[in-house]
Amino acid sequence: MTARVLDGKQLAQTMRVEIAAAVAARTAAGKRPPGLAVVLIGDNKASAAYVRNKQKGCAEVGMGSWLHHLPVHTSESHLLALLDTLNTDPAVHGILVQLPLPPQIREDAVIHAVGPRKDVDAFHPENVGLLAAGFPRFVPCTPHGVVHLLRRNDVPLAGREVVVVGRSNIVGKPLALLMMQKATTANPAGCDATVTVAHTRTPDLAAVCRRADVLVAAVGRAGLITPDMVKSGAAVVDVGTNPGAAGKLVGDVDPAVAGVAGALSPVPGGVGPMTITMLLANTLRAAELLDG
Ligand SMILES: Nc1nc(=O)c2c([nH]1)NC[C@@H]1CN(c3ccc(C(=O)N[C@@H](CCC(=O)O)C(=O)O)cc3)C=[N+]21
Repeated sequence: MTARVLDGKQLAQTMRVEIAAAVAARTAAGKRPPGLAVVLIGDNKASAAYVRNKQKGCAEVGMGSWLHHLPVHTSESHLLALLDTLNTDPAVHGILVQLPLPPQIREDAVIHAVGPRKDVDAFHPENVGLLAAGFPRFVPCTPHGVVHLLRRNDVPLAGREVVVVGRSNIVGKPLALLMMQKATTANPAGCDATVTVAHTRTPDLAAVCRRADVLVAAVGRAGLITPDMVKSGAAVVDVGTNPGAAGKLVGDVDPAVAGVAGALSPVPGGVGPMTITMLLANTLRAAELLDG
């Protein structure tokens, strides 16, 4: 068997066309174009590349975007002052502070300082709480991208065994919530799946993974998921973004898994482009919530 490719690049493009149409309709009605402010601190090469992709995405769908690129030694108070300004700027609907941050800046302080109505990452505790309770204001970008990628490729989720490997606040934990939640009008990203969350302290990870109809790897360890860990015909979603040889991006899934899986979302070209499209969707939603 060789797995069907879950093509995130193509689906991201299709969904950007839908978002662009909604943006155009707003502008035609005399509303402000949705605008995203991105804050990047320091010169991490991977971060700079992701930020460029985000700005390119905004331009593609007719949204405004501003990049605030601050030096690596920026103080926490300086960053918090900038966030205050962005929180009150009516042209800015979404704010994203690119992670990771340099050591003199506390991640927690920054997450609390982004106004929850402009928090398009959905990292603020108010938005985390709304998601956990089943009525999200913003659905976090990467988990939402995974759900759309599976849904729009007709991978069944309701009642199925989903194993999420990884328990981060950015991917594993919110994805497990969406997967276990009931699909409702307030929460259309709910999947009604049967969910197991595995992590570094899970004994016999391979045995847990082999139960999965849908296996999601979000750990950050290149090649962690090998063919022996995958049930024949399962759908496998690779969320890993590890630095590979020659500046190439590599996932958490060994490419040989394609010989066992029924469907596989690759790195690059899978979840990454979907993440950015969901960020654009959240920026549009922020504009709708703030401006009507
Ligand atoms: N506040 C914040 N929000 C984030 O959403 C956030 C963050 N910080 N810090 C870093 C991670 C990582 N992340 C990616 C987004 C897009 C791709 C992406 O577009 N990848 C492409 C190509 C990348 C390439 O080849 O260089 C792909 O997989 O095909 C990857 C990774 C967002 N993150």
